[in-house]
Amino acid sequence: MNREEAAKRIEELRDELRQYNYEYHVLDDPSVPDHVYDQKLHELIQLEEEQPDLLTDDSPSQRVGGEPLDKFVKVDHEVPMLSLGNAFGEGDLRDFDRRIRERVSDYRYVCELKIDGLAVSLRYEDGRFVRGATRGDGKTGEDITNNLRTIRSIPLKIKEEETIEVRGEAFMPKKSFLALNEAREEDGQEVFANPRNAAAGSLRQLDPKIAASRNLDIFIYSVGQWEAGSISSHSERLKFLRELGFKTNRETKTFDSIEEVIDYTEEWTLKRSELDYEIDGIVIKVDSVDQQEELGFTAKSPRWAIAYKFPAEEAITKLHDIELSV
Ligand SMILES: CC(C)(CNC(=O)c1ccc(Oc2ccccc2)cc1)c1ccc2c(N)nc(N)nc2n1
Repeated sequence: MNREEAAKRIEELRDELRQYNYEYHVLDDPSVPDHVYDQKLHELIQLEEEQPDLLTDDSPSQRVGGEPLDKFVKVDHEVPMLSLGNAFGEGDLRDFDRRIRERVSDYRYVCELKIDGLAVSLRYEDGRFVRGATRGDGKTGEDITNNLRTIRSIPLKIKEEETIEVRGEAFMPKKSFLALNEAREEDGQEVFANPRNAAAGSLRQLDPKIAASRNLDIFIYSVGQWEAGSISSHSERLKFLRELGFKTNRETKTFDSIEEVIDYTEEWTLKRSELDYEIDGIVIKVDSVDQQEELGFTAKSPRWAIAYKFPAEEAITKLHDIELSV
């Protein structure tokens, strides 16, 4: 095959493998079996070895790149990564709703599972993943780009040439956490206390090969900086992020009343053990972006969002008993 044909075949394979990644990781609906994916990836790697000057860092073959760092570089978040106020029960949720009702009318809520992981920010320029960082203190985080590139559900190139910054929660699935701790126990190493610590420990590794071995995943939940941004509701933004190629959480729902929100928090207090990943609550947000702007922020958190935190485990087993006894 001559250089021209090789270049064409390389582009074809990259597009095909990106689509397979999207189907597998975002839609959870692969159109080809794993061995077809592996065979095409192998063909791409071979062609890129034959034509090294055609190698680009957004190629699906470039997941585990870069030499181990000797430290992490600091990164400033142009749009701060804010924190959430907490609600610990139904009363707090009704108080939150009353504060909203005092300021806006005719509003809807979006409810998202609160993933128990590590908040990260991903920056894309002209559609290509260029930088990833930890939340840090909300204003300054650490550059962990090479480690985030190893997360297969993070697209290295999105479907539009957008310059956009998105935020999400990186996490370690429960099964991977159990397998990792088993292996560490066998090696006489210290085990991780919970999947959140395991994910944080993995993303703080200076060698991306270690992060690549930890089977991390991510759910994207908001937009930071976005020049072209004009979509008027949070739920619409989430839909747009999924169409761009980002993995969002399928349990997200919109509700018209705090009653339905309370039902949703009760449903997931009991159901969360069925999930493949740990959650520590539910995030509730006013859906309309205009109403979010009307409501504004306190010193460190939006007034239009709150985190409902699940009660500690033993309280839930009592809830289970009540549930079963009625
Ligand atoms: C709502 C927000 C706090 C994100 N939003 C922001 O961080 C944010 C930041 C600047 C904003 O606007 C400003 C722009 C410039 C200056 C100040 C504010 C608006 C929102 C948040 C925090 C944690 C979340 C979590 N763990 N899970 C889910 N599912 N959602 C979450 N959402």
